Amino acid sequence: MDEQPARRQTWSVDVAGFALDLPIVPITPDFAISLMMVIDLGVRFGEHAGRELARKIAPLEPEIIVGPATLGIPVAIETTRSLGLDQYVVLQKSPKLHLADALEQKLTSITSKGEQRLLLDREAIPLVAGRRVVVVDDVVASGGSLKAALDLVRRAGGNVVGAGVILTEAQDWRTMLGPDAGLLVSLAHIPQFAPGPDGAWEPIPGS
Ligand SMILES: Nc1ncnc2[nH]cnc12
Repeated sequence: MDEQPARRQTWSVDVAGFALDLPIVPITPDFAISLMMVIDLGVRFGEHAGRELARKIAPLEPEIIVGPATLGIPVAIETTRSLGLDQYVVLQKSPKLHLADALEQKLTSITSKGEQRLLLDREAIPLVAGRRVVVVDDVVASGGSLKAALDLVRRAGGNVVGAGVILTEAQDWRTMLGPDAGLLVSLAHIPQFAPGPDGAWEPIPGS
């Protein structure tokens, strides 16, 4: 019984004035991320993040906010509320009964296994078609989810004027988004992690 349990490591990040200590969670033995579960951080954080994102995107004069399920939903709600808008559009991941005929976009994600897709309810198309759209999400890492969301909104005739996330994570999203990376605003950045010489997680340089 002389083995110590591995000490739980955290990463501190200042999200536009709101301090978070995120748990560092291994994905493989050599790779970890600091996990931000926005739905576990309380309504004050959600409200803060929505207000700060709204402040950054307001100059783009968005007419509608779009958020991919699952964790983009609270971000879309709070950003919409803070902008003084009412309606927002959710891009679903699983085919709800009423979405049998939805517009569909395939994607791959690092935090969820297998091939996924985003779905836009055809009933929601008039909310984005010909309108100034900002897509929001909790975190952009690979960029797969955000890219699929941007593509889907454009296929529905939306004019994507911006994208906003609470956190950018590492740099892979830059390649995935290409020129659309220039549309992105964020409140803070987190690196990714690899084991250091003593076995503790250390930020991967340049990430
Ligand atoms: N660090 C992170 N926290 C929450 N969701 C994520 N998706 C990708 N990276 C993430």
